[in-house]
Amino acid sequence: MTILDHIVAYKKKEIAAKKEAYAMKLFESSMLFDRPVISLATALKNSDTGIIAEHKRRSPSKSVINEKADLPDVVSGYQEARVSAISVLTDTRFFGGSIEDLLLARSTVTIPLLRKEFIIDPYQLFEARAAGADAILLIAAILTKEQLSQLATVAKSLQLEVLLEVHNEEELLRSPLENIDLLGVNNRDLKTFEVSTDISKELASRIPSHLVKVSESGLSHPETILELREYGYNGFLMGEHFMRESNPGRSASEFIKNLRS
Ligand SMILES: O=P(O)(O)OC[C@@H](O)[C@@H](O)c1c[nH]c2ccccc12
Repeated sequence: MTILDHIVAYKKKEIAAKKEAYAMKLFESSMLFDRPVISLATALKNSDTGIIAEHKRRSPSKSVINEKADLPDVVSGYQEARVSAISVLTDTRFFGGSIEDLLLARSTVTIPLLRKEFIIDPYQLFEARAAGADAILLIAAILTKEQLSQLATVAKSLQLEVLLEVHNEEELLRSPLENIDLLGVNNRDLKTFEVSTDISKELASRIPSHLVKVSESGLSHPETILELREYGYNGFLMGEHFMRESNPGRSASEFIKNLRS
């Protein structure tokens, strides 16, 4: 079993328990359903940096990254650094996040928020909207074609933008792209944890031009961002490089200064 198989098997159990425990409570009490969604795609297209900074406490590949930083400090620091958007990892077991993290981020910042989660059930989309997300991630590696279409349709009906993540050409070619707004290429192979930005470069010309291109993971040098822009990327998802510092907001601010100079 790969780590992805483990995550998905656990996720199925977790969702079943949550549906019973507090689905209705969360949905009925959420005023965030009425909140207008802020477009992640537009934010990236209009930005001169395109950085999506991630809140990430730990990961299966690196174990602890930062378990001390306070979420409101991190996300307000990111916003002050003028990142384009923030990604909040909500998976608990493998990444140390929660849906409450997303709610707290929503009450702290005004820029677009991406719910970073292993989404396999429409329930998680309602949960994302109720907790104030603007966009959600769908990971091709864990979804069938049918699931992808269904989840993207439900997401759009909730006004959520959809970032579809692929890691190779096969995933890109087999994915139905209706209702997809952004296409993310994960530089990290979620099965082996190997990281290389070559895959972003290789797939760039295969991504239909109406989709906003996002390069994800393993990014830590401004030069790499400048290079990937040449390949048409507008978004750059960065977690660890910022989160491994005691002050992730300051790290993002320095990175953005270097990127602009
Ligand atoms: O910390 P990094 O290497 O900068 O990566 C951030 C982000 O791309 C990564 O967390 C990620 C990309 N796709 C995912 C899917 C699930 C969980 C996590 C991820």
